[in-house]
Amino acid sequence: MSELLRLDRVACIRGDRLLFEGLSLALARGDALWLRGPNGAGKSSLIRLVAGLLRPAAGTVEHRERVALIDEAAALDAELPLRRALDVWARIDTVDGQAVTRAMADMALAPLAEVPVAMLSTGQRKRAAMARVIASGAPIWLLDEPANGMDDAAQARLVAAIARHRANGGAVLLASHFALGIDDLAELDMGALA
Ligand SMILES: Nc1ncnc2c1ncn2[C@@H]1O[C@H](COP(=O)(O)OP(=O)(O)OP(=O)(O)O)[C@@H](O)[C@H]1O
Repeated sequence: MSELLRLDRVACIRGDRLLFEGLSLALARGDALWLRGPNGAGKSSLIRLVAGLLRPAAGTVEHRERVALIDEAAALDAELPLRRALDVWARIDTVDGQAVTRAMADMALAPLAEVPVAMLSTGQRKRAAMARVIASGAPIWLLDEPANGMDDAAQARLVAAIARHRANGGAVLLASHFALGIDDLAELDMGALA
């Protein structure tokens, strides 16, 4: 079965505002879907619905495999050196240290291993959050503005990580104002649903 994620006639209400309804989509292994649209269109809300952090007002969200999320919330313990902060998540995700080492290499973070998370720059912190997603081994990546604050080199590493993940049978749901140069990217214009 290649399908990893299915949304069926999902509605989302935030506060007293209906953001969208009747939204159906499916992601299979290797797929990437770009959620685009203006500020407030509901891109982050849709990502949070899939992550299980919001409940749909109607419809169903089903995934067969684990999800890993990057959003504006700080995922890593600010007090810990980066490597140890990522190791904490590796234990939660039940992956070994090799996965963390590889993910740190993917995001060029090895030189920052001993730096406390609180001292990382904005872009470095995004790279660290992305390394957490990569190391998690989760087949479904939920990426909410993952490139915010990243320089060109970090964005290229992000795009390469996404390509590898898809080639390995993963799927990606991306909320972003930019397509980031990702190949073979399906689009959903959330602005058109409002
Ligand atoms: N906790 C909340 N309570 C009530 N309304 C909320 C809450 N969080 C977000 N909203 C509203 O939901 C709407 C959609 O927000 P969301 O963050 O999903 O949009 P977005 O498309 O990701 O926007 P952006 O491009 O600015 O990131 C906005 O009108 C926002 O004000």
